[in-house]
Amino acid sequence: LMEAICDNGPVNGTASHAGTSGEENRFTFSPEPSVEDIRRMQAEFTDERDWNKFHQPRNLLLAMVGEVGEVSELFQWKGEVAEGLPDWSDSEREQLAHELSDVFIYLVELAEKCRVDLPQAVLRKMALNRLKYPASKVHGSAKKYTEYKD
Ligand SMILES: Nc1ccn([C@H]2C[C@H](O)[C@@H](COP(=O)(O)OP(=O)(O)OP(=O)(O)O)O2)c(=O)n1
Repeated sequence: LMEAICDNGPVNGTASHAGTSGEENRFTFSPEPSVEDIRRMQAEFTDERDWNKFHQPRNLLLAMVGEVGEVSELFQWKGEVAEGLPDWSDSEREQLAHELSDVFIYLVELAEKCRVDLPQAVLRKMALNRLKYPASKVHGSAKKYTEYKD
């Protein structure tokens, strides 16, 4: 069904990949929609269908994990995949965009239904991550924080 609809707006990222040869690709997301925009749009989608009765936290978690599985399917048996997915077709890239979006949509709704203000929670968690992994201490090493002896 999702493949049949395929009414894609402008695809950001295409432009940032165009015309670069060898040099590092700069890639950024579009500034919109915000996470709050996405929360509201999904809430409207759910309300319009009277689907809130199905969208309890545990169901949303299972739905999200199911979509993570669909992302995994796209990478399955491909071996190592380089940044930018240079060997992937446009159709594969679009499928990936769909599945990552499904994961994100369910994540945002799960956070909403658990009353977690996700953008602010991310800021708090990143602050904790910086404290746990000071750049000066861990530069170039991927050891878990428990492996560092002060
Ligand atoms: N009860 C539901 C069913 C769907 N969706 C929305 C959120 C997801 O973005 C998308 C998921 O739709 P499908 O369950 O049809 O999954 P796919 O789009 O991945 O289809 P398929 O499983 O056929 O690949 O639709 C939702 O909010 N609540």
